[in-house]
Parts: sequence; structure tokens; C-alpha cells
Amino acid sequence: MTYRVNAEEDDGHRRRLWRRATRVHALRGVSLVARRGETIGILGHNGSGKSTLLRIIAGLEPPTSGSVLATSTPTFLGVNAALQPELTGGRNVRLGLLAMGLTPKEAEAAVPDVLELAALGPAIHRPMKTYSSGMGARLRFAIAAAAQPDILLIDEALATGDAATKARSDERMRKIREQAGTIFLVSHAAQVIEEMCTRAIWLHEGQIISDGPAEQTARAYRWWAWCEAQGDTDKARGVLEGTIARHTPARVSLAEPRGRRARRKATS
Ligand SMILES: Nc1ncnc2c1ncn2[C@@H]1O[C@H](COP(=O)(O)OP(=O)(O)OP(=O)(O)O)[C@@H](O)[C@H]1O
Repeated sequence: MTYRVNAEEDDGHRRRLWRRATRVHALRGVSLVARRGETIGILGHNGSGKSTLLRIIAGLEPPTSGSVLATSTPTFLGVNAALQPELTGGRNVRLGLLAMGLTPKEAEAAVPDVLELAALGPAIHRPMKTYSSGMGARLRFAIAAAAQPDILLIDEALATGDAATKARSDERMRKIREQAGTIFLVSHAAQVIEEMCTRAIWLHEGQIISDGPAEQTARAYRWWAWCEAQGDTDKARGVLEGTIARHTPARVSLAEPRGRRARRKATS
């Protein structure tokens, strides 16, 4: 996935500045197969391409090359765009549910569950712009959790909230996981990925450098992130190089569905 952007450049002495069209390679050569029953965590540092990958899977952005094939429409648990800061939490619940594709009847039926999970008390009657970031995150997560799609995409929804919220949302996540066929979960928190996922993918500078059991991938990522945070760049580089050396890129080849091939043979 390549973005075309206008970037500013100088001549090295900062005397002159000009804008030049340039390319950002957000993802490179990413191939993967996700199976029913998998909860796939996506890890990577800032700008590594996690959100871009999710947006492409969701169909919100067309990839520069390649394609996404899915058995049903992947649904993004992200309702930020639909919510209105001027409206109360309660009104935003209805708005968010409709924005996620529920019918007015389904939305009305889902409201009590959402309010219970958000647990905002009387604050639910206040405009959303008066909420703390944790309260806003709780409301967004509760709205998002009301959807029960077969392929579910979650971007950082679990990273916020106090301990009580986390316990409630973990419980809700478990239920969502039981109902959904496949889940993709983006998070910076390797521990969340380790606890919630069956498989994890580590993206580094737009490339998959590790794809395997969640515990194994998340631990390697956590070790690398810790070395980076300590400023131990040699050790961090060692972890990165070791991870890349151990990784065997997936060779994805898509066979034509049997029925169609058989039909084509029969008619040719
Ligand atoms: N609309 C866009 N136009 C231009 N560049 C973009 C756009 N969206 C993302 N990028 C670039 O693509 C790269 C990957 O971005 P992306 O948001 O996917 O990373 P991320 O891993 O989700 O980051 P973070 O953890 O900080 O949210 C970054 O270099 C980013 O600047």
C-alpha cells in the first residue's frame, strides 16, 4: 500500500523550503490467510502499518496492489466518525448503533446492553464533549461491542479504561469472540494481544516480520519494545534481526472454488 503525499524539503541549510510529491510505503508484500476461529493480534510500533492493514481489510481503502477476499463483509469496530460531541451519550448510543448498520428496531433493542456495558451513570445524559477520554472510550467500545459480525476488526478499543471497565470489556470481548468467526485486533499492548489472541502478526515498517502463536510473537515484540525504550539499540536490533531471520513469509495461493472450476470445465 503506497500513499502519495506532498512533503516539504529543504536544501540542507534550511534556507529554502519546497513541496514535493513523495510516496509513503505503508505496507509492503503483506500476504496472510485468516481462518475461522482465529483471533489475530496485530502488533507494531507507531507508523508500522497496523491501521492501514485493518482499513484495507475493512474495504475502507483500496490497496495499491493485491486484493482482499473474505467470506463476508469485515466490520470495523470504530464508530468515532459517527458520534457527535454536542449530543448526549444516550443520543450518541442510538446514532452509533445506526452508523454500525443496525436497523432502528435492532438499535433500540441493543440500547440497554450498551448502557449497561458503558456504565456511565447519570453522565449518559450529558453531552459527550464533557466526557473524559476514558469515558468516551468506554462509550465507543460499548456501542461497538453491540455489533456481532462474522469478521470483526478492532483498532485499539481495549487499550483504555480503568480496571473495572477492563474487566467488563474483557468479559464482553470473550462473548464477542465466541460469536464472531474471525477477529483482528490492533493494539500496542503486547500483553492484551497475548491474553486475547490465538495468533499474532508483528508489522515492522510495513512488512510482516513475525506471524505465529500470540504468546511467542507478543513476547518477542515486548522484548524488542523494552530494549528500544531502554535506549539499548544494539539489543533491540538483535531481537529484530533474530525475529526476521526466523520468519518464513506465508505463500498464499488462492485456488478457484471447486464448483466454479468444475462448471467451467463442463461448459468449455
Ligand atoms: N492517509 C494517509 N496519507 C499518507 N500517509 C499515510 C496515510 N495513512 C497512513 N499513512 C502513513 O502510513 C504509515 C502507516 O500508518 P498507519 O496509521 O497504518 O500506522 P500504525 O501502525 O497504525 O501507527 P500507530 O500505531 O501510530 O497508530 C505511516 O508512515 C503513516 O504516516
